[in-house]
Amino acid sequence: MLNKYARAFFTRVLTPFAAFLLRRGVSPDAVTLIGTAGVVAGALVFFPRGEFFWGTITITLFVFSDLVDGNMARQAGISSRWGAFLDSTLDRVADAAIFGGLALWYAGSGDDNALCAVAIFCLASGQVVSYTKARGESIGLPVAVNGLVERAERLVISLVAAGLSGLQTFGAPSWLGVLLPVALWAVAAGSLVTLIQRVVTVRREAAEADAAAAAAEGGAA
Ligand SMILES: CCCCCCCC/C=C\CCCCCCCC(=O)OC[C@H](COP(=O)(O)O[C@@H]1[C@H](O)[C@H](OP(=O)(O)O)[C@@H](O)[C@H](O)[C@H]1O)OC(=O)CCCCCCC/C=C\CCCCCCCC
Ligand SMILES: Nc1ccn([C@@H]2O[C@H](COP(=O)(O)O)[C@@H](O)[C@H]2O)c(=O)n1
Ligand SMILES: [Mg+2]
Ligand SMILES: [Mg+2]
Repeated sequence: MLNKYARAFFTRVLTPFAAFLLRRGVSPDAVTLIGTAGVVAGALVFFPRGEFFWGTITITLFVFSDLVDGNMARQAGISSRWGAFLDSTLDRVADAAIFGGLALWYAGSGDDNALCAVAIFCLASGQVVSYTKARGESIGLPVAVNGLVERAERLVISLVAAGLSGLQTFGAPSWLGVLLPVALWAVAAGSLVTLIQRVVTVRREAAEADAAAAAAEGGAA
């Protein structure tokens, strides 16, 4: 949903910055790599120590590079298969660091095995949700479904909750601490629903494609 409705807005906002980087000779690949490195560092330095505010601020600063790199490539007319591969592959790395960082917190000083397991579920299910689309498309299916919780939703829900929860460090009320657990459960449940939506779609599309191929073979024989 965010991908559908918010992307156009962020494209307008980020286009001048993307143009500025191109003028300075920065490549889209460099933005992809530096953005991912920033997200990974923010997630793995701050989250395992429970420093959710600074972790979220750092990640947020760098995660928008994922919208800037493609914008730069399109403006410069240099969108490439390699760029698409690099972008998607490093998205998986960034997501693993974010939910991995949260899992490390709950496994350590956060001391909550159940939430550690939920964070690991968010990490794994997010990767599988993305894989369903990549694999479906690689076998020639349209995978004409995005589902309830795409990557943008996973990130916004988790990061808004982590950022607000981190405000407790500055004296904000302690009830804010409940937001992160609620967000993780919501992302876990939403990812499961999304996974089912995508698997059902791929199963239907695969059956239709196989039936069409069999009919074409029968006609030719
Ligand atoms: C007082 C302060 C308190 C704390 C402050 C913290 C505030 C910050 C909180 C949140 C900010 C979150 C920002 C998250 C931005 C996410 C941007 C992003 O990277 O989106 C990526 C997404 C997908 O891009 P791709 O096409 O490159 O990726 C594809 C995708 O990954 C597919 O995965 P799948 O969906 O299938 O699982 C893969 O299949 C595919 O391979 C891959 O290529 O881009 C978009 O979706 C575009 C839309 C982005 C919309 C961002 C909306 C941000 C909205 C609000 C943020 C501000 C909220 C402020 C809250 C303040 C709270 C006090
Ligand atoms: N280094 C890169 C990164 C991206 N691309 C192209 O942009 C598409 C992704 O667009 P986003 O707005 O989601 O970043 C991707 O599929 C590539 O076509 C690129 O060429 N090089
Ligand atoms: Mg990108
Ligand atoms: Mg991306």
